[in-house]
Amino acid sequence: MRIVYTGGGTAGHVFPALAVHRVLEERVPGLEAVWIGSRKGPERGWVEEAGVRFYGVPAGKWRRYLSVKNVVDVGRVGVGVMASLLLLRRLRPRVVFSKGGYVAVPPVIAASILGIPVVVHESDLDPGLATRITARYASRILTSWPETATFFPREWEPRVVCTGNPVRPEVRSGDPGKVREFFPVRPGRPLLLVLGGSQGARQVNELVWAALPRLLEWCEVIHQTGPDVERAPRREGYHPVAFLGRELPHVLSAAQVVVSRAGAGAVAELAACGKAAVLVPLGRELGSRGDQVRNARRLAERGAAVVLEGGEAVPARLVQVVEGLMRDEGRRRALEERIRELARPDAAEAIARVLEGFLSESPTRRHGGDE
Ligand SMILES: CC(=O)N[C@H]1[C@@H](OP(=O)(O)OP(=O)(O)OC[C@H]2O[C@@H](n3ccc(=O)[nH]c3=O)[C@H](O)[C@@H]2O)O[C@H](CO)[C@@H](O)[C@@H]1O
Repeated sequence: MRIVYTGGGTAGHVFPALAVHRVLEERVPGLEAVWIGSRKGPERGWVEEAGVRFYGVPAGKWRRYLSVKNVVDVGRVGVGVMASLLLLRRLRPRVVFSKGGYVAVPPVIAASILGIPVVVHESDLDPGLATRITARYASRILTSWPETATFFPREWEPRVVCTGNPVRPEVRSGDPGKVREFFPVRPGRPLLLVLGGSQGARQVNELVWAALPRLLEWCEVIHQTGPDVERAPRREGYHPVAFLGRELPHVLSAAQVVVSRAGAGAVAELAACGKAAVLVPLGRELGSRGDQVRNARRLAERGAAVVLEGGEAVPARLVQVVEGLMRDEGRRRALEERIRELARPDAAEAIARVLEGFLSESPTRRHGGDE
């Protein structure tokens, strides 16, 4: 019995599906999993590390600005659909689970041509272009937030189920005592963690670097910068790192305050760990569709995070907010409680149950029987 996962481009379109896979593996003996991603994306490494077989197909990205690359990429989607058709005909999975990103579009279209059931999951509050396309072909449309259903046409409503955004279980099981195995933080000083999202965030990096002299007066800073790590200043108490791998759970558990982008994955993890968070969402002015701004505002409306956007995202304000939270335990605890209320610890289980339903269905004749 086989399942195909698809998605990629950034970690937020990969890690939640791997969390679901961990649950499914345990519940469905003999399940074989295959991931279809893009040939050039970063997902191959993460997927193979999780022990899932990976196939790359061509994928096209739609840019929100005029570019000749859009024409080339529409062609790539066509080639990606052909390649996915050949792959899926051979693999004959019982269900395709799309975790989104432009990478998922060709495999989902191919699955629907072959009559293979498709389940899609959208992590953000408002669906991205890839989900708007793939959801048309889906038997179930899973969402992280209840409000996401309102962004789809009303007639799709019976197919929409709110499950939450799955978080890898190890993220919740950090040990603050282990931080010093990875970073030489000075004991007795509060820890500020800065997360730039899976690719790092230049805007957040510049902001934190400008605020650094003030921040370092009273705290240690671990800063996940992405590839900009080469440009990071060297200062006592400041610990820049391009990407946090197995150290992430430990630094998350040790941090008193976390400054973060508002990607859906980061938000779900901050909620799962109950962290006092200062969110600096990626805005439209930097080419985003505004998904992070909407994720962040939803938290701010519930008193579950402090959000710095637009003119608020300046060094002096960052210092003021972080210092305020570190000094005022009551405010910090209130944020921790509110964000924890938004956690969905059952999300991976809920999605696994939906997929299990399709896995146990007898394959249709149209897609030619099971292996
Ligand atoms: C720039 C961009 O397009 N961002 C989008 C992308 O975010 P992106 O994938 O960057 O961000 P997310 O917050 O959703 O996920 C990041 C994931 O990477 C992990 N991580 C990150 C840094 C690190 O050092 N180590 C590590 O393991 C986090 O723990 C998390 O699981 O997809 C998200 C989900 O659709 C969207 O909400 C974001 O708007």
